[in-house]
Amino acid sequence: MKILSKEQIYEGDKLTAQRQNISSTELMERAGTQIFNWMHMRMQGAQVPIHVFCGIGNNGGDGLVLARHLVNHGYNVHTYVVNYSDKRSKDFLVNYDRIKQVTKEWPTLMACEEDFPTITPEAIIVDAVFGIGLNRPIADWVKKLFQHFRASKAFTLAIDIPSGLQTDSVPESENDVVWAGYTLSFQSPKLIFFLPETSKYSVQWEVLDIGIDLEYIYKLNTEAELIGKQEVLPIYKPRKRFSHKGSFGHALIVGGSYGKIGSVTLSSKAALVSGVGLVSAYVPKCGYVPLQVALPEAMVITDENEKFISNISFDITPSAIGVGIGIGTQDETLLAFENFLKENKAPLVVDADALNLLSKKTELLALLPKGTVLTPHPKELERLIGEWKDDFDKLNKTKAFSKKHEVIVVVKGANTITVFQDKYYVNTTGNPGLATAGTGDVLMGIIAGLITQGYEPLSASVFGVYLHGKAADIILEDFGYQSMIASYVIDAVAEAYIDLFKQPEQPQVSEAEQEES
Ligand SMILES: NC(=O)C1=CN([C@@H]2O[C@H](COP(=O)(O)OP(=O)(O)OC[C@H]3O[C@@H](n4cnc5c(N)ncnc54)[C@H](O)[C@@H]3O)[C@@H](O)[C@H]2O)[C@@H](O)CC1
Ligand SMILES: [K+]
Repeated sequence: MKILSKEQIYEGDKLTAQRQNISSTELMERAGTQIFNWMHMRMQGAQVPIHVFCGIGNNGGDGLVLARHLVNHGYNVHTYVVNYSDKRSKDFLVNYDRIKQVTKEWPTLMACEEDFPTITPEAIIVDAVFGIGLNRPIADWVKKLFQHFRASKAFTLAIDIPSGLQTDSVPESENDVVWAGYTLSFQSPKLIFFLPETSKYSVQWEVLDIGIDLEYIYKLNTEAELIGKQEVLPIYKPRKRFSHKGSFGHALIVGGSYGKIGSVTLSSKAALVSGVGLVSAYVPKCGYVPLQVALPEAMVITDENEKFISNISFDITPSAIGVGIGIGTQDETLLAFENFLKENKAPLVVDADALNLLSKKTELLALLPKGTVLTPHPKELERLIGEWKDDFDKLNKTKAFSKKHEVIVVVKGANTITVFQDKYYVNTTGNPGLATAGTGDVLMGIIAGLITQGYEPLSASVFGVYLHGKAADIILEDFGYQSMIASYVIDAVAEAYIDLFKQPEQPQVSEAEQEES
């Protein structure tokens, strides 16, 4: 799913009104009605107090449409106009009139703290104060209102975006924004739903379809894309019946040092379950026995050194190489890595200590083949690109780094974001169970495995991150966040592949209902 910028959303609204020959008021009616339907389906007329707080722009207009439908359907609604400016939008005014026609209880005008209503914890707050139009600092009393929402502990439903947030920046203080339990977003999810510093402002989100012109969306090139099953299915390469293990390449996993051979075992096994034909592991001598025992499917090549890698040399021709896990950062290994990069022709995935070696000696970045995949966790990323001010700064710096060195950067996190040149691919699978030793090794193995099978490095990264997260989601039911370990994730990759082709379950309709219809 494409993640549109604010400008693209406004453009979409405008074009839709033109092409469908409707007014912006009608589009607002659609938006507000969609929100109403969403609530009505869940609330079924329940008489919980609903406080709808409307700004004076079009986000507030959506709130007024919703409030009118709630009134018409007999809900226990209180509507407020958060009067932070006298520049009311045209469609706000239309709907301000319309709500006055359906109820004697006109919206309460609010202009200072004294006007705040009491909100009980069991009530529902609808936040329609600011939408994507927020473009300057918010008045103090309005910030206080947001704090009042939060202090009430009432469930808060934000329309389009939690008020106080902008689509392309991190707020200065967490007191300046609405903390929503749920956000119903129009047309496109917002990038801020997926970033570590801003995702907390909306626990859950959903996109409501307000019928934006499909051709416009289809042709649009967006900076960010949300990656779910629909996006990875076209990447998947089906297998031909007459294929053999030679058809799926030979992956080489280079890594390990004394006490850290398990990382190579995990990566190699992950490459195997991703579907490669052959896997070889390159480890220091001390890794020979453990690897052969733990993973009989892999071949093992050893360094001349007993405890760490000192010279990466082999006589196979791998289709892709994953390098870096558990190798340490001592000088001999740095030199071995440098010599290896000078000779290497195979596509690369660089992880863990090899990333730290790149930060230690940045000249090595010039030796990476174009399209090399780097898979840093936040600390490794910081060593590569320097400190960042906030999440947007981090993404911009990563983008610049990706462009400069022509590499793909997989920024690992709760929503892993793959960055390549001007584009962000935001993953939707995965859960906090992945915050455990070795899961990064598994991800590296899967991506290296996919490149080995002939996937383009960018597709391999996006697809690999998806499969890895999906595997973790599948086993969540069995192991929970606490007891999930990297080996279980490997075991579930098979199920993650199978899940790609599962049809969503159809709702069961009883025979009696079928006859009725
Ligand atoms: N454009 C359209 O046709 C549609 C717009 N929709 C809604 O419209 C919203 C955007 O509406 P608007 O562009 O009117 O803007 P908002 O309602 O988000 O913002 C409020 C208005 O106040 C002004 N403003 C911004 N920051 C302020 C501040 N700190 N203090 C005081 N005033 C401030 C802005 O100029 C803006 O006009 C979307 O988020 C969405 O909810 C939906 O109704 C769908 C259709
Ligand atoms: K809002």
